[in-house]
Amino acid sequence: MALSCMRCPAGATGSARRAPFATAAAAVSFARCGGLGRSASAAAAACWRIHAVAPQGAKAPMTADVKHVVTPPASPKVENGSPSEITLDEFEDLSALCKNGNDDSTVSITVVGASGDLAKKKIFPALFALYYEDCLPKHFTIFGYARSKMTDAELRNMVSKTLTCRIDKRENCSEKMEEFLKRCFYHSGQYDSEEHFLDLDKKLKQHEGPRVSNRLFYLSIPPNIFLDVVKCASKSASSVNGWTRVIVEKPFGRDSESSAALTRGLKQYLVEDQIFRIDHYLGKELVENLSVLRFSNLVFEPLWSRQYIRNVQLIFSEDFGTEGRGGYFDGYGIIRDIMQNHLLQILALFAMETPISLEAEDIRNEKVKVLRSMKPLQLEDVVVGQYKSHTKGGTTYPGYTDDKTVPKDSVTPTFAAAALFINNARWDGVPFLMKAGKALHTKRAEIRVQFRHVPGNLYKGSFGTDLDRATNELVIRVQPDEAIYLKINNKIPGLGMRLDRSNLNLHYAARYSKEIPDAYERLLLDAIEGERRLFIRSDELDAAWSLFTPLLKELEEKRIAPELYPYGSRGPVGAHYLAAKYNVRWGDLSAEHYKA
Ligand SMILES: NC(=O)C1=CN([C@@H]2O[C@H](COP(=O)(O)OP(=O)(O)OC[C@H]3O[C@@H](n4cnc5c(N)ncnc54)[C@H](OP(=O)(O)O)[C@@H]3O)[C@@H](O)[C@H]2O)C=CC1
Ligand SMILES: O=C1O[C@H](COP(=O)(O)O)[C@@H](O)[C@H](O)[C@H]1O
Repeated sequence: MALSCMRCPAGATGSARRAPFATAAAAVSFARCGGLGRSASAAAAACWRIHAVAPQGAKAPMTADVKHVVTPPASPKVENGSPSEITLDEFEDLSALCKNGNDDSTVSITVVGASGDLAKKKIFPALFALYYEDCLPKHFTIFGYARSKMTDAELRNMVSKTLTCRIDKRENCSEKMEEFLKRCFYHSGQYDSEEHFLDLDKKLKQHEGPRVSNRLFYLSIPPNIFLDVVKCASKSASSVNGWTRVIVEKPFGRDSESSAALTRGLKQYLVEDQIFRIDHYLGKELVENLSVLRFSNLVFEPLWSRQYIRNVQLIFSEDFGTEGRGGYFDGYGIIRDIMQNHLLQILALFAMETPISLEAEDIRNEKVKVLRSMKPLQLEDVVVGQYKSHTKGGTTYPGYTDDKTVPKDSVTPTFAAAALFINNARWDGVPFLMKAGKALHTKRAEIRVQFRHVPGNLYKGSFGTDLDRATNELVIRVQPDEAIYLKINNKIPGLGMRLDRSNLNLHYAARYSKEIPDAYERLLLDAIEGERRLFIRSDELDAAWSLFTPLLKELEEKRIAPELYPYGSRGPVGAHYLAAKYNVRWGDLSAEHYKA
C-alpha cells in the first residue's frame, strides 16, 4: 500500500510532526519532516546570548504549527480476515521524511566528554543511526571535545568500534559508516577554558561556512563541570546567527537545593528553552506508546482511575551491579539514579490528565500537575537494599562494597522499593509502587497495572479464595523484548467449565519487523528539531526533587542500613512487606509471571 506523504513546511514544529497519541492512520499525518524547520519557540531561543529568562511554562505562539492530513487509503488492506486492520508496518516506513533539504543552514553537534563511556556507548552510535536513516540535516558536522589528546583519526577509530547498522537494514553499511566518520572531528581542550572553546569555535566556523549555523552541545561529562562548560561554550562558541542548544545529562543535582543551584547556574548563560534535560527513558518506544495506548483507545481511558485500578507498579531491574561506576554511584544511590527520574517520569506520563494538545508545554504542564499533587515520600513507605557477594555455579559475584571505589561501610542503596500516592480525584488512595535494583536476577523495565476485582463475579467459585489471581493486569514491558499484554480470564475449551488465565499480547518482535530505535536517537533528533516534549522542564525537576529530598536526607542523616540481598537474587524480602502493607503483590514475582 503506497502512501503519499507530504513534507511539513519549514516552520512546522516537532510536535506537529509526530503525534504520540495519534491513531495509526493519523500518525502518518504527523510524520517527521526536515530537521531545521524552526518553531516560534525554537526561534525565540536562537541566540544563546539572550539572558532573559522565559516565564515558567510560557507557551510560545505556534503560528507555524500546520498539521498535514494524509487521507487514509480508501479500502484498507484485508489482513488476517479483518477488513478493518491496516498493516502498521507500512505506516511505519517514514525514513524518507527525515531527509532535510535545507541548504541555508548547518547543524554542528559537539559531544563534550567525547572520550567517555556514554559518548562511545550511546551518543555516537545514535548519531550514526540517525545519519543512516537520513534523519540528520543535510549540512552537519560532529565534534568530539574532551581533555584527552586525540587526533581526528583517533576519534574516528574509537567511534567506529561502537557503530552498528540496523539489523534489518544492512545495505551500504560500511560505506555509510565511512561517510559518517568523515564528518566527525575532534578538539582537545579544558572544560573551563574560554580560549579552548574559542579554538573550537574557529574550527566549527570553518565547517559551517557562510550558512546559518545552529549548534548543539551534548554535555556528556560529570555534573561538577556542567557549569564550566556552559559558561565557556556560551561565551566563546555559541552561534551568532542560528540557535544554540545544550543537552544536559543527569544527574541534575542531588537534592532540591543542589538542583535549584544548577538551574540558577545554567540560567546565567541559557534561557530555559535552550536547556534540554535528558531522561533517556522518555525516549523509549514503549514509554512513548503509553499515551497512545491510553488516549487513542476507548477501552483504556475510561478505566484509568481509582475506580478500576487497584494499583500501579513501576519496575526496573538490572542483572549486573555497579562495577566500573561505583565511584559515581556511591554519591547518588538507586533512588536518585533511577526512581527520582526514570520511574517518576513514567509515573507522571501514566497518571496525567489529558493534555490540551500535543504541544510540549501542554504535556509538561500536565506532568507537573501530577508531581505537585503527590505526597513527599515517607521513610515508612520505603525499603532500601544493597547487594552482597554471592557464589553460584562456581562463580563468585562481587558485593557492592567489594568495589574498590566504594567505601567498605557504604549504606548507599542499590535497591529500593517505595509506595507513592497522588492526592487528586483520579488517583486518591491508589498505591503507585516503584521498585528499582541493581544486581538482581533479571534485566527488565515494566509498568504493571492491576485492576480491581469484578464486582459480584459470577465465576468467583472457579478462582478459589485468591481473587487477586482473577483480576485483569495490563503489562507494558518497556524492555527487553517490548510487549504490551493484558491478562484476561477465559474458558478452557471443552465441555466443562474450567477457567484459564491468558494474555492478549502485542509482542513487538512478532508484530513489527523493524528494529526499534534506541532512545538516544529519538532524543537527539528532537533536540536538533527543537522539540522539547520529551525533555524535563525546570519546574518538573523541582517538583520531582521535592518528593524525594526529605526522604533522601533522612536516609543519609540516620544512616539507615540497607537490607542485604545476594547478587542475582530477587531483592530484599522487605519489598514484599511494603507491598503487602497496601494489599499489593508484585506482579513480576508471581508464579504466573514465570509461566508466561
Ligand atoms: N555511562 C552511562 O551509561 C550513563 C551516563 N550518564 C551521565 O552522562 C554523563 C557522562 O557519563 P560517562 O560517559 O559515563 O562519564 P565518564 O566518567 O566516562 O566521563 C566522560 C568524560 O568526562 C571527562 N571526565 C571524567 N571525569 C572528570 C573529572 N572529574 N573532571 C573533568 N573531566 C572528567 C573524561 O574525559 P577527558 O578526561 O578526556 O576530559 C571522560 O571521558 C554523566 O553525567 C553521567 O552521569 C547518564 C546515564 C547513563
Ligand atoms: O540512567 C541510567 O540508566 C541506566 C539504564 O538504562 P537502560 O536504558 O540500559 O535501561 C542505568 O544502568 C544507569 O545506572 C543509570 O544511570
